[in-house]
Amino acid sequence: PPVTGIELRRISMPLVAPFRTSFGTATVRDVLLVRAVTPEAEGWGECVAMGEPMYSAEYAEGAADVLRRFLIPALPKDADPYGVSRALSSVKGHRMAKAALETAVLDARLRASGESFAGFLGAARDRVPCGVSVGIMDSVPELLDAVQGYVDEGYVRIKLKIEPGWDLAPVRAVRERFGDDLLLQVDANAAYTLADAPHLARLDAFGLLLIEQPLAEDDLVQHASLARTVRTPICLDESIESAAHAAAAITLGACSVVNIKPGRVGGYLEARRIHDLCQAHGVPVWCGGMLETGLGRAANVALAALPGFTLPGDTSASRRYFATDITAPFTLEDGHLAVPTGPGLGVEPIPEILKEVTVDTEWIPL
Ligand SMILES: O=C(O)CCC(=O)N[C@@H](C(=O)O)c1ccccc1
Repeated sequence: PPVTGIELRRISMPLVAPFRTSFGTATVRDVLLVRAVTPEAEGWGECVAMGEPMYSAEYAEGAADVLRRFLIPALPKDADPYGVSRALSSVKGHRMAKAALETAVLDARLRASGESFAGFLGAARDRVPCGVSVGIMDSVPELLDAVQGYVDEGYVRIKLKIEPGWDLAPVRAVRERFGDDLLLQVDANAAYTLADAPHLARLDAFGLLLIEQPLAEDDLVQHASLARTVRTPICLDESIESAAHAAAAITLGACSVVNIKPGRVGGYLEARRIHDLCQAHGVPVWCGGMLETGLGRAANVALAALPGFTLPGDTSASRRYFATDITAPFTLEDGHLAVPTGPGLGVEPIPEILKEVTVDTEWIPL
């Protein structure tokens, strides 16, 4: 059955606490949702682009514009999920916008056929172990309190955001307070340069799982050089926007772990290709997060259940970011999230909550 139209919906989700990274502090999540409507079912896609182009070049308003003017008009009416990326390939870049549209079409098709996202993607587990991302804080004591809270909630892995001036001290304090058994990693969001290699090598003393994206997103060669200086495994995030990027990074020795974010790489089909490629090379992957609502979170948890996702991801409970999620909340059980089993994403927005957080909605007939 044809896709009869697409809804672009902007929602504004207040965060339970400010979330500070090396590129800024967020207090609200400005989200663009895409809804694909067919006579049989409708599907949802969540665009992970932030409100401002600080993490990557994309941003919510820009994604809405490129969807409205270029991507949706290029969508064939009988769009099947595999055909969507081909139909959109004439538009350069805008992977997060493309991912949201592809996911909405995929979700609609799966809801109609009754197949779950997990089943379609090839999930191997019915629940996934969850890590949590901890922002940069004003002081080490404040950080230790936050980490204590997450450890008490049962998170199996802690990720600390770092930047020049906030790295060795917080990592040392967490390692000393919580001991050597705590699974611990850091994320620099590209805040360092190769000149910082000797400084970053001092993180080797803390038994970290990995150092995520220490250098700029297009510094594959520099990351390969850093990997020869630092013993802690290098993980890439911003640098990996496709399976081709992952292949290049592995060939160059730029990373030995990959953070897969479906939105960043253009969708769940490309995310699975990266998973398959990394598995073939013995490179562990984990599922990153972009403060998704329950819609994106549901799809990420399904992806995180694939066999090659051997490290806990940033698939936290809904309450990590939102007091009220737009779907039934994902709640941590014994450090794990259950993989949704219903058709498609297996979750849907709660109408009255969605209405409350909606800033703008726009219907685009096909
Ligand atoms: O748990 C989550 O959803 C967020 C995990 C996280 O730290 N995301 C980071 C990142 O760089 O990976 C991020 C946050 C905000 C915006 C972009 C990226």
